Amino acid sequence: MDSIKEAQDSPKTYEDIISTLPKDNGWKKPLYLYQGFWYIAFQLEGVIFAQQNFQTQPGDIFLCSFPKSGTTWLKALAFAIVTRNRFDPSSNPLLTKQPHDCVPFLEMDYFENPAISGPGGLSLWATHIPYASLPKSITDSSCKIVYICRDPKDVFVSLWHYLNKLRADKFEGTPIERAFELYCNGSSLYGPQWDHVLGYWKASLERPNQVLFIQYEDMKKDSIFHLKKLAEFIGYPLSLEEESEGRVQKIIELCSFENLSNLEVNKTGKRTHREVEGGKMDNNAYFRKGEIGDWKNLLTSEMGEKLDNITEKKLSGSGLTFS
Ligand SMILES: Nc1ncnc2c1ncn2[C@@H]1O[C@H](COP(=O)(O)OS(=O)(=O)O)[C@@H](OP(=O)(O)O)[C@H]1O
Repeated sequence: MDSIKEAQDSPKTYEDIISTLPKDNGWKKPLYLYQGFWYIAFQLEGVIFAQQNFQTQPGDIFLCSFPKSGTTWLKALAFAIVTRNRFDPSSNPLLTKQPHDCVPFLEMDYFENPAISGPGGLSLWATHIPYASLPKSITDSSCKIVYICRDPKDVFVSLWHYLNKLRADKFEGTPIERAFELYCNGSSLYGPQWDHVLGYWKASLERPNQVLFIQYEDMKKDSIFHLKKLAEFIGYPLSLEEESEGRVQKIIELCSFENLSNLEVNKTGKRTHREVEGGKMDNNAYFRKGEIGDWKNLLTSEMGEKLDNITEKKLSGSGLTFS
């Protein structure tokens, strides 16, 4: 690894820690099992760095998700809600910056630059870190946490397309059947997805004032209701006056897949913060279709059934379902 940083509170380097972990070589890049979840080495360095260094500030808001579950959308929505009185509609940074460049990732952007914050020094953070592995300063605080989850079938398909868009030497070559098998076994970035989802689901039941649990499908089907709920939960409720002025719809439109994916910055731009192995990510990699049920265009019905069965078994008794 190029940049092995000495962990601040520990004499061990990340390389020392990672070398002791169970490893899965099923994907082109090895994954490491840390605290029950699988990571690529560079992401894991960021997770450990955040665990050891991140200090929550009062008012911080954390947007959490399993990858490919609606992170980009949630970032845009929360950013638009929080900044609605700072920028007029024509100057909102979402029009010229990718949502990932408006809300930094804890285990990636903060790791690269601990002084980072979003435009205007906002208190918005995003992370894919599972609930049980979040830095203690977050779970010990009363800061708001919002989690978005999505049907595993669509998540797997979204992930598959995304990985195929990344640089060829990284993931290309893992046949879909093999990738599917690995995913079902829980061996995927930040996987198993079911454990990830359940960690936040249980936290939302135990600490409903701190953790809001949203389903991508619900946000799609009833954006107005869920946007208002989100705004209220994170402490930026829309007033009746704002509602009558159509502000809710304006935020939904600004953050819609159609609008964001057609902005020049998201069609042709590249990520400003995050560099993956020497290459800047294309912004359009985060906008593909944004639909419910697109899994049917890639998976067979048997594969769909298999994922549904796993989901049913894993979530059984939790009260959580994907409808
Ligand atoms: N605004 C908006 N509305 C609805 N859906 C959206 C939006 N922006 C991105 N997307 C879709 O979300 C999928 C990407 O997931 P993430 O944003 O979680 O990816 S990442 O974890 O941040 O890499 C990916 O889903 P698929 O289209 O099914 O691949 C994106 O297209």
